[in-house]
Amino acid sequence: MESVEGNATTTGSESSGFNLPIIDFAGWKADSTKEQRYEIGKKLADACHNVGFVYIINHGVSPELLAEAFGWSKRLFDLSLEEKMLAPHPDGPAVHRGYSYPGLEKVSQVISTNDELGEKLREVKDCKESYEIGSEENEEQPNVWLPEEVLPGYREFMTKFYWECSKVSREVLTAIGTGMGLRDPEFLLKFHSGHNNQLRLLHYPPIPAAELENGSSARMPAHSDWGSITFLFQDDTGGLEVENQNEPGTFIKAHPLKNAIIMNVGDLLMRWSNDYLRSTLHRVTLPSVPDRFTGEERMTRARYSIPYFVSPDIDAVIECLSECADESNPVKYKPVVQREYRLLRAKLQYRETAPATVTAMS
Ligand SMILES: O=C(O)CCC(=O)C(=O)O
Ligand SMILES: [Fe+2]
Repeated sequence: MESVEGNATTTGSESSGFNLPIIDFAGWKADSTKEQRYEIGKKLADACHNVGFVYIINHGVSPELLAEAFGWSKRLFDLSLEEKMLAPHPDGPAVHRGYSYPGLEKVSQVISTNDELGEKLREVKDCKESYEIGSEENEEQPNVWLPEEVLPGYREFMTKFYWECSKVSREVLTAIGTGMGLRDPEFLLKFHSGHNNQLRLLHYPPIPAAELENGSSARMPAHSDWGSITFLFQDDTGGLEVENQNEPGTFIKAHPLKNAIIMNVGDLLMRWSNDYLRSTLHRVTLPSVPDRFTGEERMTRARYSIPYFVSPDIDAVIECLSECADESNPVKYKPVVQREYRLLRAKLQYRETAPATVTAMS
């Protein structure tokens, strides 16, 4: 283990280009000893405390399954716009499912009910398209599927992949609880049936690098996630950046590490832990190395990523863990219900009435 950029311990080093902690989850097994589990849990909880972002390797989502997931994502986004629009994201922020064409969703860290402010933010378009998937049993967030014949097998695969990620997320939540020293290390599981998670396929189409450099377009602006934890799988293009906790306002690159999960803490776990675990700002911008551009226009290579948002159940009340507050460290946040917190954060991301026709991809 070596210490590198940031105040966390990592297995990488600056020369290998990894600036965030890397944790090997292989030793976290049902038959591992208590000590082995604690050691891994502690590293994970410390990384979540110090950085809020961590690479997890040997996590249990198989490389074959991941390759398949990226294959489906590519086939999905290769469909014509007309075909993708057969599964349109509903208007407004209430239901976050189905296909969002480039520019439909606007990511930001702004919490407001002022629609004019939302329009102002939209002047810089997010050049990405996405497809959101949830549990088939989530009645408040019903899935919006493509007709089966448009992409046969897609629904079945994504449903399987969703539950594979959920399985691993339960282990990771337990590891965090163990590392934090919670009296009941499985406490968080009581609030995470898995039915309120969200699988997101993302495609960032090529755009001229200059547009990202001069700020006239964005890929994904800086934001924190809203749930408990997020798993992120990314291709080898690069572009994800994480706020440097030692120098707020500056960002460090989260380089691609094949088959790793990049895990980060979301706002609700931050609130549960009374800020002990950090929900760190992150963004997607230019790919990290110059050969990610082509041609005179320096077209930015397409990028694919797959976040999996692990969220408390819709009615879950997120209230400071008893282990995370005392007289010298009072409770910072009022209890909040997941549904309400999500809507608060999502308000400006989708317009109540989206434009009727979509004409251009960029
Ligand atoms: O595409 C990525 O790498 C990051 C996506 C992300 O941060 C998000 O969807 O919340
Ligand atoms: Fe995010």
